[in-house]
Amino acid sequence: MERVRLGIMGGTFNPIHLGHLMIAEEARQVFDLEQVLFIPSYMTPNKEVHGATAQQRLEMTRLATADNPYFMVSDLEMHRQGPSYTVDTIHYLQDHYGDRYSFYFISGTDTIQDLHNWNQPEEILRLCHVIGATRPDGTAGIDPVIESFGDLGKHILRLPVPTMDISSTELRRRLQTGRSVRYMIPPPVLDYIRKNGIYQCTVQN
Ligand SMILES: Nc1ncnc2c1ncn2[C@@H]1O[C@H](COP(=O)(O)OP(=O)(O)OP(=O)(O)O)[C@@H](O)[C@H]1O
Ligand SMILES: O=C(O)c1ccc[n+]([C@@H]2O[C@H](COP(=O)([O-])O)[C@@H](O)[C@H]2O)c1
Repeated sequence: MERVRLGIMGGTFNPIHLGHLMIAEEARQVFDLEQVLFIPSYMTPNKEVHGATAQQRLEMTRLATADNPYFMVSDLEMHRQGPSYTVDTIHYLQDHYGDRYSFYFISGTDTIQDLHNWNQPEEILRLCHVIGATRPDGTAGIDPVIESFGDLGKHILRLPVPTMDISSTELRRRLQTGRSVRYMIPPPVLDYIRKNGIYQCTVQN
């Protein structure tokens, strides 16, 4: 029996931007994924998160994905609370969806470069595929990481995408200093940021 392929787009999404949406859509089509489940982290391991609350990051993710019938949003990491370890999320999804499904965790190549520092990376690679979409930040060369995992390395998949030099860090800076973020953040997300005064936003439109 062929398994249904489900994409998992994990992220801090502080805020969500077109880079995230673009790699999720590319992964969906290239790997023939039935749907992509966006899962905003409650507490991202190894990262300090400032600016928006977890609930606001979840809401922005909902607004950004609402117009794509292949995208869904899950609040499972919000409910679990504590550090959002991916291995726990994949275990939960396996229990929840059963073995009719196979999972594809979508990420950028910077994330792949850091995989050895994650909680139980080998277990993650046993449970799912991890997709590394090219990021124009010098992290594209993931072959050494793939090799370092031995046989499990075959579960890391390369995804060449049109590189987009956008990051949430740069967007937070722009929002605070009034530089335009148009064409980088979906309009409903920018509206939400302005209405709720997130990131000390001074952008007018
Ligand atoms: N422009 C981009 N191109 C490709 N992948 C991206 C891009 N932006 C983010 N990603 C990937 O999306 C996932 C979630 O990213 P995250 O929410 O941390 O955004 P970020 O822009 O990297 O945030 P920050 O700048 O705050 O670190 C990560 O795996 C990251 O590598
Ligand atoms: O499980 C881990 O140890 C782990 C370490 C770092 C990041 N992650 C997950 O990877 C995703 C992208 O993280 P980030 O830092 O790029 O936002 C997000 O879902 C995080 O919860 C997971």
